[in-house]
Amino acid sequence: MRDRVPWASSWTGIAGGATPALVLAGALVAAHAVLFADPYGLRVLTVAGVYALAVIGYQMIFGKAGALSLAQGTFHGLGAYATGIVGSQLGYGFAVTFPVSILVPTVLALVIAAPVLRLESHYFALATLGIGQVALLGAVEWQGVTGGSNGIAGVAAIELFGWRPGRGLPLALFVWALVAAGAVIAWRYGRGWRRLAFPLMRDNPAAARALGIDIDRLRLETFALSAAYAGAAGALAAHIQRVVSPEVLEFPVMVTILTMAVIGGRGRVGGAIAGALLLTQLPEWFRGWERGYLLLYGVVLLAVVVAAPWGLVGALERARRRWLPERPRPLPVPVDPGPRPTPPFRGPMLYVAGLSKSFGGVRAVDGVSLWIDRGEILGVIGPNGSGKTTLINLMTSLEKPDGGKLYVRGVEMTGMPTHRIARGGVARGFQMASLPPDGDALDAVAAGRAMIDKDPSSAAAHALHFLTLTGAADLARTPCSVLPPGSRRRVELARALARQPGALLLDEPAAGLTEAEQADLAGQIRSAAASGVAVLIVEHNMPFLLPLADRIICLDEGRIIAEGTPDAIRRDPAVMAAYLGPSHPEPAHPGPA
Ligand SMILES: Nc1ncnc2c1ncn2[C@@H]1O[C@H](COP(=O)(O)OP(=O)(O)OP(=O)(O)O)[C@@H](O)[C@H]1O
Repeated sequence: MRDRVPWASSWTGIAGGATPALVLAGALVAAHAVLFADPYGLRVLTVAGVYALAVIGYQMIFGKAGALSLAQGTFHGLGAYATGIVGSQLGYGFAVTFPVSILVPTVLALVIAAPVLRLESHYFALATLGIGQVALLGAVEWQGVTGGSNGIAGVAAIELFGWRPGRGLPLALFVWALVAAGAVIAWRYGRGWRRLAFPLMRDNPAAARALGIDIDRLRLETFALSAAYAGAAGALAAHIQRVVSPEVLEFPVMVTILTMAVIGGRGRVGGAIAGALLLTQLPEWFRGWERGYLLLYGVVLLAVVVAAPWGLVGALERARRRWLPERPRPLPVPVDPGPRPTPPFRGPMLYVAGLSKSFGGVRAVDGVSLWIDRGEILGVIGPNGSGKTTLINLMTSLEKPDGGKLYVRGVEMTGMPTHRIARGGVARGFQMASLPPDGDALDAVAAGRAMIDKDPSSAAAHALHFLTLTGAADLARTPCSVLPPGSRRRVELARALARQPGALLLDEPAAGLTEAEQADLAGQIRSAAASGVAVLIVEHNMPFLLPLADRIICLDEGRIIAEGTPDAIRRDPAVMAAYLGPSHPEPAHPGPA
């Protein structure tokens, strides 16, 4: 039977698998609001809705993209100020203030994205924190526009085309209707190819890039989208409170948003709603405890973090899986995608000329030139630190070369971003097979098709074809986290082949495999080469490599010191002196027939 929602292993619903529980919770909250809540309770519920919107946005950049942004509070504050200025000072209503408040932080996010999104995680956090400080200073100092420390008063109530949701239930319902719309948009955004791209991007950005995923662009759009949500929440907050003061730009707003995201369940839309509801209700429940209030509040938060490190929705999901185990998802019918059309070219599949790279005083790769033809298997050997991995990194642009040229299928791709080189036809494996932490083997291979088949069900059907081709179809529904090393390699190879590359670069693929697994892997690599793929294998395992390679080059101190057939290489005096030693191990599996 065809799997109709093949991408949906951990995102089976808005809440990530806890949809029924959340719908029930939502119904209870709505029933409580309609039947029992007093005006104050409705106000708290309205505030919870405003926060929920900001936190749903935050789940995208923090939860899904995995970037610890500390700018969400600032974006929320900017949205509030935009409404204050456009609404109170220029006299426009909600129909104008709302889109403007969304636009202002979104544009700011796009402007600051280029410098900050490239930073390492802790520097990124600091940079986004700095943006908040600048915004706060601006709000206080730019008195003519922002009202300085006094802020802006007299913001009008929400009014949309003559309709004004009155205080109490109508306003609460209006805000929560926007939350529901925001939740659906965020849920849709996190599905499809992004569902597989996000975990890879969080876990191993290099592997994601090597699959052709443009993670810079994905981060950028996610950052901008999260800012848009914060701006929308800021607009609502300003219209509801009727004033805007510099407090909306202060750090506690950011801390509240972050806490709600973590307590509710990181990366989950339902978690944003649960966190916002809980954290706005908690102070109300404990208000009667006078001095003990803050202590109790802290103890409850701590208890939630300790008892449910995956957040409330994560804990719900786990409990549901424990008590109501899911039936295994049906597999799609495997479909051979057929050959990918490529423009005709002459010459080798992959060609590098004079590639060089230094790290400080270390010349890791020093003027290396090589080519690989269609169907050829080129081995690269050399002592530790001789530049083999750096060479592959240069050929996939994970490192930028100091000099030299790279041609793929006859097209010069020197210095192009990794995802472009991947899309140009180069696939690679890593020393540690890098599979997404969540999801099963089929998801992992489908991620390899994510940039080729925009339709998720075709990607899954094609992915199963390549898993079958590498003899790993029985692993399709096995979670990647429990795959043993040999199976991980197989799945990684299936994912690389699923990209239907012209060239396949493998970095120590036999490491950690048993002899039987090595022989099996050698067979898979031979079949790939037989289908026309140009293969480059970096390997220390000579019994694995010598019978497999058509040609071998040996590197030492970043330079090619020998090149030839496996037989010639194992007898080469320079190779023996630098690397192999006087004797060499016997092959572990038979050579090509
Ligand atoms: N990012 C980096 N920063 C600084 N030095 C680096 C970096 N990457 C590699 N090097 C240095 O470049 C040289 C070549 O390293 P590389 O990892 O390419 O060697 P290798 O032949 O793949 O080694 P091994 O067989 O141990 O994997 C080494 O001296 C290494 O320390």
